[in-house]
Amino acid sequence: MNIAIVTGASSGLGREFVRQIESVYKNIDEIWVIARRKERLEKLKMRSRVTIHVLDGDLTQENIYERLAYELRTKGARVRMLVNASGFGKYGLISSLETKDMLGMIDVNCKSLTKMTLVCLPYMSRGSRIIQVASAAAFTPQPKFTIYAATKAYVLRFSLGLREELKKKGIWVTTLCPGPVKTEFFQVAGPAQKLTKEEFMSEAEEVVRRGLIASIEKKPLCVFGPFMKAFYVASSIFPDTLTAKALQLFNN
Ligand SMILES: NC(=O)C1=CN([C@@H]2O[C@H](COP(=O)(O)OP(=O)(O)OC[C@H]3O[C@@H](n4cnc5c(N)ncnc54)[C@H](OP(=O)(O)O)[C@@H]3O)[C@@H](O)[C@H]2O)C=CC1
Ligand SMILES: CC(=O)[C@H](N)C(=O)O
Repeated sequence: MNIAIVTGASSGLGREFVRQIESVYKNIDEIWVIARRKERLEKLKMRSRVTIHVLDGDLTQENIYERLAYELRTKGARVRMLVNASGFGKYGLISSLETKDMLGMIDVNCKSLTKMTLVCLPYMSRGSRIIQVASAAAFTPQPKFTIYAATKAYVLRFSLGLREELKKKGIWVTTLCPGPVKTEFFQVAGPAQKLTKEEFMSEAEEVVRRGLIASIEKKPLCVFGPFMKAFYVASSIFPDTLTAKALQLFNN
């Protein structure tokens, strides 16, 4: 059985990936969708042509991985695509954020993404794809978004390294780095920085479409939009010390 696995499927980019994967990958038998909000995941069944298999659970808890590993083993699943789209961010100074939220960002954005990848890898083979949803926030340190940006830098570095390790097996890793996208992310993140103004916002549909094309084309990186591409180039020219200072000024 050929499957795709999408985390963060109850909302935003993850949900959009579920919608688009079934039209791009005709040989997928089932899409396994993961998030905490079960009722939202169940709703995906109504609008999908492919069988949706719901695995509701908290990615910071061990039991979701145990259940996933068990089902992968017993159902003879071949993971043709893994999309790690779960994640969250919280805006604010480190002194003003709650410790549980700060550590939670590391747990979900870094540890869970890594663990999902490790659990799925034994079931992937030549031609399988991984899309890791990082962010343009990965490119530089970002005061008032400090931990979130650091978690995304981890995702970017981890995924680019993993890509090189997996190339010889014919498994292709693409890292998606969008700027601000219209999703529920900003309801969770709290009052936005100046940088995430409405005019910079992209549509999830287009971001996901580009991400899937980049993955099909075996691209290492998909930086979405001209503004974010310019930001990426700038961040590779200027030292982190300087961009961090510039963003601190910009956000005050
Ligand atoms: N929106 C944006 O501007 C951008 C977002 N990104 C990244 O894209 C990814 C998706 O974000 P987006 O779709 O925008 O945001 P949403 O808030 O719309 O979606 C976040 C998803 O992550 C899931 N999730 C969060 N915490 C957990 C957890 N502990 N266990 C299981 N699932 C969890 C949520 O499901 P549930 O609550 O049901 O568990 C939800 O499905 C994130 O990694 C984000 O950092 C990157 C760049 C820009
Ligand atoms: C939420 C994001 O990751 C986005 N790239 C941003 O910096 O606003």
